Amino acid sequence: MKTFAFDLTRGNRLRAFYVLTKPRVNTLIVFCAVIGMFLAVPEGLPNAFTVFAATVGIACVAGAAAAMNCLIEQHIDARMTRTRARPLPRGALSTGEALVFATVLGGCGLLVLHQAVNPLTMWLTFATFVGYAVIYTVLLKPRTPQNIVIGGASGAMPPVLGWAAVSGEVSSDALLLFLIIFAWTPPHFWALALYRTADYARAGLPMLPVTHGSEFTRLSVLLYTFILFGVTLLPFATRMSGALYLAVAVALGLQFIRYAWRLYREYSDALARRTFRFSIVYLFALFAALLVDHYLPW
Ligand code: HEM
Ligand SMILES: CC(C)=CCC/C(C)=C/CC/C(C)=C/COP(=O)(O)OP(=O)(O)O
Repeated sequence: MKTFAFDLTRGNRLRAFYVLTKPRVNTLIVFCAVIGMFLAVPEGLPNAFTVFAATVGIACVAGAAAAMNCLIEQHIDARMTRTRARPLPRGALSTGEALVFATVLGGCGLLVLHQAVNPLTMWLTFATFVGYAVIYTVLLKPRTPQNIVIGGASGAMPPVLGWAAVSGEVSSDALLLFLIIFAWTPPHFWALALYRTADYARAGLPMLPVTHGSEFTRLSVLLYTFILFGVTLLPFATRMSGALYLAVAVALGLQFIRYAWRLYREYSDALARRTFRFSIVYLFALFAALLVDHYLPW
């Protein structure tokens, strides 16, 4: 009986460490990195071992970055409905445990990248970690409503990391992938912030709907979906991708604009929530289209 209770506790603690890595967000982060790896090879497939090692390394560092963010923000998380059940605010893990976990996980990830991939990818991934865990979380998030626009640069890095892992360099095509996620981040986040405004206000965070109100935020979402639409045409314009990608990018882009337009005209929390969910489907589908298009025979 005692052993059973111990096992249950250990299982819960393992789960708490897992939750600390924000696994759902990082699934899409790693997905974008993997697509970057495949797009970096002009023909054929990338080396399987490199893909495996780079995926493991990037996933570990991304998980460590999320854990570090949870550690730094535990008192803010305790004040928000959405985040107060996270492992640190609810006392499932201690600060020391989270720190050791993030350090070991991140250290292992960087080691794998250095030894089994290449030093460039290791350094770029380290810079991404610092960009999110320090520059965004500590410096920007509590200070400016442009926090996620600037901080979005680290979230936009995954395809660049994947590209560097396989090719050993950062090409202009990789920067186009960066630009896509960079332009996607504001509508992605502000859609959520719109229906979580009270949460952010309670936590004292200067998110755009808190500082500039709902209407200005919705206008900003609309503006960025237009910018995103333009940016997603660039892979076709530069002949990096073909007609199938273009068709998918236009269809998805128009749908995103439709959401943003409706959100601007007739706001409801339910619509903001649907727009946020769509932003995630959008990025998955757009990157999948880049991959499929890359391997089409024409
Ligand atoms: C500075 C940039 C970003 C900010 C501030 C941001 C913010 C957020 C927030 C607050 C959530 C809700 C998370 C939760 O409730 O646990 C979320 C969810 C999500 N984000 Fe982002 N995000 C950013 C960038 C990204 C990037 C670059 C990706 C992927 C490429 C991404 C993918 C996701 C996914 C997949 C979810 C849904 C998670 C779930 O279903 O629980 N985000 N984001
Ligand atoms: C090394 C590497 C590839 C790292 C990538 C990690 C990265 C840049 C993630 C950005 C996405 C993310 C978890 C945003 C959460 O925002 P938030 O922290 O404001 O959300 P919260 O309120 O839910 O904590």
